[in-house]
Amino acid sequence: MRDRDHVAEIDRVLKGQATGRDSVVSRSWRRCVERHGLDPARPSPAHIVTAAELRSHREQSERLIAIARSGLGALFRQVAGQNYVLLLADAKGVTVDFFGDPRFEGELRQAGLYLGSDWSEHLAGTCGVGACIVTGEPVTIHQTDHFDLHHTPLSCTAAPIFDTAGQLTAVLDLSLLRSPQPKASQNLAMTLVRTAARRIEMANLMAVSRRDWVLRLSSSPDFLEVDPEAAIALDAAGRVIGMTHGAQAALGADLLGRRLDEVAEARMDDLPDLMRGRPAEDRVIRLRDGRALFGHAIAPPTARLPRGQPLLPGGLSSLAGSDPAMGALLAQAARLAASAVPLLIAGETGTGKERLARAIHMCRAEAAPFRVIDCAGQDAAALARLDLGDEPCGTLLLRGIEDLDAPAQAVLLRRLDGCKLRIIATARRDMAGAVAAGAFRTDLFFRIAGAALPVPPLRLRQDFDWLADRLLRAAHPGELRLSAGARADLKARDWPGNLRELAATLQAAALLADGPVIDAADLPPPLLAPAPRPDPQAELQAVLEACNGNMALAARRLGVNRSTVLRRMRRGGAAP
Ligand SMILES: Nc1ncnc2c1ncn2[C@@H]1O[C@H](COP(=O)(O)OP(=O)(O)OP(=O)(O)O)[C@@H](O)[C@H]1O
Repeated sequence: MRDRDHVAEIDRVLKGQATGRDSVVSRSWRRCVERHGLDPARPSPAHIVTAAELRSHREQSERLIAIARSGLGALFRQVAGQNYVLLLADAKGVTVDFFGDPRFEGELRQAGLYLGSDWSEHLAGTCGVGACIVTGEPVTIHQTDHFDLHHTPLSCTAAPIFDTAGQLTAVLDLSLLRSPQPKASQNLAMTLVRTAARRIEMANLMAVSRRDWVLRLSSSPDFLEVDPEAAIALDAAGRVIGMTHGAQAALGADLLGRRLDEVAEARMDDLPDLMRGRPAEDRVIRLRDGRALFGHAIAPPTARLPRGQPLLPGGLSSLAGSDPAMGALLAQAARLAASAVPLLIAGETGTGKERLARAIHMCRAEAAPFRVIDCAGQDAAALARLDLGDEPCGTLLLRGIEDLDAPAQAVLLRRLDGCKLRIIATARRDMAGAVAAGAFRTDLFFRIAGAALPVPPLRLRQDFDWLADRLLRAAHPGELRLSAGARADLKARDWPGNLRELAATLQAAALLADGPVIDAADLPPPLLAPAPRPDPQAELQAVLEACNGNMALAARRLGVNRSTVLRRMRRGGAAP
């Protein structure tokens, strides 16, 4: 196209005639003339800021440049040898970082594809960086899309980079001095700059949110871990305090300051369930508008629960509400989690022993393997054949250790000799009793029980309401809730199957209830007849042991006062 034709086309567009230009280009041409007072017949060369001005622009973008550098280097290597120039411009349009082929430096400088060039629309006319800053959208300004005749040989593809508050903070631009004629030749460049901008935003969010929960989101479980589409940072109260630009598309506009449960059917204490310990395809987040995404929650080094409970690392914080014994147990678990001390987690069936083991593993080494051996299915020969693995920081969970017979115990002891994995064993029986009765080897007991973590049965927990609400939400995301009658009925039950039984009961009740409220009549009856109440002295003894002899704690767990505990202890001869 000759210069005269270019000026004539701009003139026609200003008169409102359609010339086949993209609307983003024709709107920019209009702005150039009507708002910025530019004249297409008077081209002006590239605008380069002074060295002092460039220093000041670079200082203001220092942090972003540092974060963007590795991403930009990777992007530039992808297009190496194709004569592309990669520019990072700040929000004012000044190029603050640059990757290009040094062989063409003179030509690039002259064209303005260089450090310090100012590509703001009011100076340079329609161009990739300028149009991107005005629209906030990725654009390709190809050859004669440019307003200024100086720039019409160039092809520029630019994508915006937003800060964690949603403000446009920089523009990433991939430009060519000479390009093929069809604009579609730049489609791949567009995909590359968009992807790089998204990754820079993600890296920036991670860098500024080191002390907060981050929730990454993806519409595909396959890309959730490697290249999520969006992410938000959340404060301890569950409010969005930072985001990538993609988060607005995923979760809705005006996201900053909103609570997680306003945009999704999830709360802060659901986040540990979205951590890496579970397969990505199970980590579904339902949004309030009915869509579903996959979530990857990343815990801060120590997460503080809104209820003012003690500091607990990520996964542990979701295991209990305000039950004092569980609180003490989890605090102990948090201290032990960082070490390689072997742990024996004891408790009735379904109390959450394996879940606790996984949470402990996640505190230490989220990415390391977590191997599970079900002891019930193992005899000596099978154990001898097992490949235990020796991945650094990996965990070996020996599930139901009480199920091993004597020959299998002997083989296991041999196999654990020199094993580098952290050992966690779970048991449904009192293993110290099994050792005393000669049913479990003393040497193996000490090999696996560096510290013991007794998990209380559901009937002794004081956070029943918290657990029931949480399990109901997991079983049936939505507004379903328990009536006071249903709650009282559930609380009065014995729960021999503990949390597993409660979860199944709530799942069935959610299906049986008609409206948004589960009434007592909707509850399926207990699956097992109530177990005979344990001998009160034996129960007192067990509770005292679980509470490390703390009478006040034991009294709270039993629902009686301290003097009753003392009286019962005296009656049983356990106190003078
Ligand atoms: N804090 C919790 N919140 C929600 N669900 C839980 C929690 N703890 C346990 N569960 C659920 O309860 C069930 C039983 O948990 P888990 O398998 O960890 O128990 P366990 O004590 O190891 O059982 P068993 O000894 O019978 O193997 C699982 O479905 C688990 O997801």
